[in-house]
Amino acid sequence: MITITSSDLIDIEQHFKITAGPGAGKTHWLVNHIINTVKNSARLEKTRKIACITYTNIAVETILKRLGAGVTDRVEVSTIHSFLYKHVVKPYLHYLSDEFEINVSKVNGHDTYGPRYSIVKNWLENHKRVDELTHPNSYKQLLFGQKLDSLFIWLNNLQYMYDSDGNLKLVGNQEKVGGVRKVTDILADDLISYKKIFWSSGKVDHDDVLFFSYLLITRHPFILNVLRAKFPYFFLDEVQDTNPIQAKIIKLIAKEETIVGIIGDPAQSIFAFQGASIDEFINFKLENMVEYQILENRRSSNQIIDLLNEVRKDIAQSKYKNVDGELPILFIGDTVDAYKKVKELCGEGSSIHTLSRDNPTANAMKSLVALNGIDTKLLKKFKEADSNKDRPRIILNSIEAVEFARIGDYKNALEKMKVLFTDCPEKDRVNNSIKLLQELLTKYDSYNETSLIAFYTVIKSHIPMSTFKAGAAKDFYDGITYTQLAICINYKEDTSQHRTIHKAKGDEFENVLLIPSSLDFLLNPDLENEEDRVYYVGLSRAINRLYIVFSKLTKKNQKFIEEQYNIKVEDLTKVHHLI
Ligand SMILES: Nc1ncnc2c1ncn2[C@@H]1O[C@H](COP(=O)(O)OP(=O)(O)OP(=O)(O)O)[C@@H](O)[C@H]1O
Repeated sequence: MITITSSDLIDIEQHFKITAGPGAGKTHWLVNHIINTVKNSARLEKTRKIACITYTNIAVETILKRLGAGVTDRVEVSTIHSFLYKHVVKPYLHYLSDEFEINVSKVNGHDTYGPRYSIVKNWLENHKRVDELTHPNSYKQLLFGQKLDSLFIWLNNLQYMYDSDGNLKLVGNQEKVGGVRKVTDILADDLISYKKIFWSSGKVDHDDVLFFSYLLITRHPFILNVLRAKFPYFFLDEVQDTNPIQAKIIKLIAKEETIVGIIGDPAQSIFAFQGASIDEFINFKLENMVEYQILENRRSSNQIIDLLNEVRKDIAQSKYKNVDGELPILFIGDTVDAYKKVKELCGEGSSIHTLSRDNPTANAMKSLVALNGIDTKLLKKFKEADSNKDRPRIILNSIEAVEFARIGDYKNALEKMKVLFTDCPEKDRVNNSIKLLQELLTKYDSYNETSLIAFYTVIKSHIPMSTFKAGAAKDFYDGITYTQLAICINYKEDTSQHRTIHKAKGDEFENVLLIPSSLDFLLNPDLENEEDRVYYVGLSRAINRLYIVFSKLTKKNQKFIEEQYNIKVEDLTKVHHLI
């Protein structure tokens, strides 16, 4: 392992892997390396390009901005899904169309496609082992109430995985089987037929992009040659969150001609729920690959780096800037009180970012709603209470569209609305979506604090929905407000001041207030554990000042934290909590 700094240049004609902690300058280094490659490569010629793959659309924009105008036309910066869709799936999908019943002419990009009643019904009715689905799990019984909910959850968590022979298979997640546990063996026998229902109408999921790409390049190796001819360099940032299919594809590309470079930090791997695996990065090897590490932290104050080094044991980052700042503070008490206190400490006009563990808390911070009354499980309860086959989906998509639009993300807002008008021709889909979104935004004040029925009524004048009979669904809609439910949604791209830690990955902020849902990451830190890594990522986003808030702490734990860490504990309640 060779130690470098983020200003060092390396040989551009050798595969590389760079491992470095937060704020080490990985992204900064990558941008410089691209510029250096454009300047000095003898293999780029006039039309060939560098592929630069990163994890989110926001990261793509950051890299493009930092590259500057002179270089961007020599580089293609994108997410792995967009890259593979554009260069593998779109041009070659017809090779798979017969086998997988894909309506290629209707495929237009990739999106998230969850189970829908009509699709699941169609799949079960035609399932090759439908005769084995017997009472109390007949296919009709599976299409009702709790069983239908469980089936939806299971189908929402399907994954492509390699079997022991190295073949890619679509499998269900054993931890998500719930009420359909008894029949998943039968159902799992024909999951591809479930997918084919989507593919036959041109609907390709994000995971399908990886699956189809892998099949296409392994069955038709000339596609790999085309990729290598177009991209003699292939660099990937944030590789600690890569999944096994991506890693295989990258290794195949690297076999000839193309120089591959990967960059990452195992301690910042926080997307296991999307199929990422930390081992893919740690074990990633290529022939003649040179391994580098960067041991500095160029982002944070000395006091913040001390805390990061106390939590993480495998490396000790050095303090590049060597700037002294305030000691990090752990506030005990109410989150909104802590936020007000942080504003006071940072001074008028300073920007403060709050980073929360879950969506409801991050969203509540957006409107500074007192957090005590928030039910983080409300979304789940909503889906359980309303078992109507279309209504909950229409309501949730519309809430997401409204809330995305309210933070300025009109692109994703419109996408959410368009899904509700799939039966119209494309032109009407857009017009109808804009019309409904506009009305919902104009009437926001009329429904946001009243029962969910008011919101439902506005949508119903645009989209037909079942009316309510007395029962659990009606009680639920009467009993909660739009805002209570809206607080639980997951923003697609959140660049606001109040985000989840996951949405802050790769970013940095002057002042951070971290809102964890447990203090275990300080009481018993173990970065082998993803939950602790999430908080490590949160802590490491801060440049100048770092604060944490948690509702309660025993005297014993307070003493432990004060002894163990470079941190001050301040009780906002003034009354000590003795638990
Ligand atoms: N060589 C350098 N010269 C000037 N500034 C640098 C250099 N390297 C890094 N920086 C600055 O240090 C900060 C951290 O760098 P960067 O965001 O690239 O780190 P990173 O390793 O990608 O972080 P993380 O993994 O935590 O997202 C940024 O503000 C960046 O501009």
